[in-house]
Amino acid sequence: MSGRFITLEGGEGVGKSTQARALAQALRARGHDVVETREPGGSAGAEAIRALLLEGAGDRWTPGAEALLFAAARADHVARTIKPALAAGAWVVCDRFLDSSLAYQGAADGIGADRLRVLHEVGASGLMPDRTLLLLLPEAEALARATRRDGAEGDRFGARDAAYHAAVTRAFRALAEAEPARIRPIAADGAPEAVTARLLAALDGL
Ligand SMILES: Nc1ncnc2c1ncn2[C@@H]1O[C@H](COP(=O)(O)OP(=O)(O)OP(=O)(O)O)[C@@H](O)[C@H]1O
Ligand SMILES: Cc1cn([C@H]2C[C@H](O)[C@@H](COP(=O)(O)O)O2)c(=O)[nH]c1=O
Repeated sequence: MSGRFITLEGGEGVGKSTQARALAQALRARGHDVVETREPGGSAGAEAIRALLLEGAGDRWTPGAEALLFAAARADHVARTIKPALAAGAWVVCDRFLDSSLAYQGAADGIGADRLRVLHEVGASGLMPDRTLLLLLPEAEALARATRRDGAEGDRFGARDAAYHAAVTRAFRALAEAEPARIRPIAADGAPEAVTARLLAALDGL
């Protein structure tokens, strides 16, 4: 039996976590066994690495060390959570995955997509989602949502400047243009229920 692997992607504050919960609920209501997970994290080892990545001073890690930590967390997450769930026939709904590494580390930090894909092959046998839902929201609205949620308490990535986050969003859009069959851009404005309906519609064919 083989399940389906769905990822949600996008910049900070666009509503990925909110929609991952709602999508999982909607899929369960349709009778699917659903595993909800996230990156960085999703397994004990990867959650420990998450704390290393998100907490502490902005310059705690070099860009190269960060790329390796994300890849190491993903390797553990894929082996211990995602692959067993897919093998058992579950639908896996994951808040961020490789495309986040390609956008943040690969593009905005300048590590390069090719080198990250090599790390992903080594760590996770190159596992890719069946469908990726890219949530898009004007920067100002995403920032307003994230600020309402976090106040002044952003993590090491949220605290980076507007130019950094704009580079991340451009990279996500370029990824979607390069892989239109897998990555579906979704307008993330409006009521949460309306966004969930758009996400469900974008799972056509699965
Ligand atoms: N459709 C929506 N309309 C208004 N507010 C929303 C909507 N969806 C989510 N929010 C709120 O916006 C904030 C950010 O949402 P959420 O945490 O789901 O975003 P995220 O993309 O996971 O963010 P991050 O990547 O920074 O963790 C939360 O306070 C959430 O309740
Ligand atoms: C998987 C992944 C994540 N990031 C960054 C993006 C976010 O700023 C944080 C995760 O925080 P969230 O509240 O859970 O969205 O980590 C990254 O830079 N590279 C990655 O591969």
